[in-house]
Amino acid sequence: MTENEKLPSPMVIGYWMSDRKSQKLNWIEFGKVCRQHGYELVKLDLDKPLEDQGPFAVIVHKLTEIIARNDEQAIQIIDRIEQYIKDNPKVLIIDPLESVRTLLDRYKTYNVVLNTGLNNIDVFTPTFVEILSNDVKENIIKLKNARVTFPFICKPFVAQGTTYCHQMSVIFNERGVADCKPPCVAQSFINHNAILYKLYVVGDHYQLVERPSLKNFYTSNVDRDTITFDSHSVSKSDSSSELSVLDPSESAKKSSVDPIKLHSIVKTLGSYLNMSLYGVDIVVENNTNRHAIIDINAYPGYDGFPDFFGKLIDCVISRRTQSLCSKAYFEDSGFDTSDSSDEKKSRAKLNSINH
Ligand SMILES: Nc1ncnc2c1ncn2[C@@H]1O[C@H](COP(=O)(O)OP(=O)(O)OP(=O)(O)O)[C@@H](O)[C@H]1O
Ligand SMILES: O=P(O)(O)O[C@H]1[C@H](OP(=O)(O)O)[C@@H](OP(=O)(O)O)[C@@H](O)[C@@H](O)[C@@H]1OP(=O)(O)O
Ligand SMILES: [Mg+2]
Ligand SMILES: [Mg+2]
Repeated sequence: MTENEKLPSPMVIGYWMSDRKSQKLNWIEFGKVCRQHGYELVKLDLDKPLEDQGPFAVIVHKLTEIIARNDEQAIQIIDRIEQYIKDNPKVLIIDPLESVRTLLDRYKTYNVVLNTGLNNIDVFTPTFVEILSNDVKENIIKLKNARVTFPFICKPFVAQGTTYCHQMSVIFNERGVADCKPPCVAQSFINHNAILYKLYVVGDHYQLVERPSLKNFYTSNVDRDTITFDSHSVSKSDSSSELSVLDPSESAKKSSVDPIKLHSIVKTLGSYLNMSLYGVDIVVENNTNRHAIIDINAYPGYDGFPDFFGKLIDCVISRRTQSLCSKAYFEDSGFDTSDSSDEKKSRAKLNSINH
């Protein structure tokens, strides 16, 4: 090669996640994988204009804790990113902030599942209602009207990115309704023999991992006091909470997960949410075998996901190709491509749910 013949400069993937998250994922390794595929990985400085740091071909992020913070500085950071994406429509963002915002709101998330039509294949979201008031009588009526049954589980409205968002309670009776901490979502409890399935998604790739979960509770437990717990002490791979121990009289019969249902969940939610990096928590209801979606997380831990970085770069490349092709197609047809068709469709779907 002569001096004048330069190698093309690598395309840049900008990323942001907390240092804690990068360390957990050993993110430095992803830089090497990117290089092998002709990309350079650069951490975004959120306090400076992105224009001075790019140009970026792709932005990959876990901004949940910044979005959830919602203070003046956080709002400024998010505004800056959104403006950059608007001004540079060819930049691919994994995942769109609007979609992440939907998942940060448990009430909206459950409504998304409700609207997907997944219930046609026996995949459902347990009955739920939002609790916004401290008035216990009013809340009891609200729960009844929404057909939320005892026992139910109470979860903070904000789903990710705060210190309190994993603090929950199981409520057994009307007396316990006073323990709801609004704003929260009350959701009927589904008995599932203490097994949780985490479905981790990276674009078109997915992996199911098994985790401990809450034990069965029965209507005969009606006199029990409210149980409060932190979800991270129950359902991590190394959790061994006493709340996961089945009663001696119960058989720990293993449920079976239906691979066809998993495939439909990934296809359907990916398109509804317009997201590539998310995790779906599923429990299989005892006796009926119906699959309940109880939680969806933006950019989860991926603990137990084989070759995560290989699948991630694969996802970046295929999403980029799709996005460039659809933009080129619409540009040729004279359409305004400042908003890709997929984004438009998904935004319309989410808007119809959110309003
Ligand atoms: N409707 C339900 N029926 C039965 N058990 C449930 C239900 N919802 C949640 N659980 C149990 O409570 C745990 C925490 O619930 P959830 O997954 O919604 O919390 P989270 O804090 O959002 O979790 P993550 O750490 O995955 O984000 C689950 O892992 C499961 O054991
Ligand atoms: O480390 P992170 O901050 O990404 O924590 C995420 C956590 O991953 P971890 O397992 O690595 O702790 C996820 O667990 P899994 O569902 O994958 O089990 C889930 O709890 C997310 O809700 C958390 O997101 P956050 O609430 O913090 O935004
Ligand atoms: Mg969960
Ligand atoms: Mg969650």
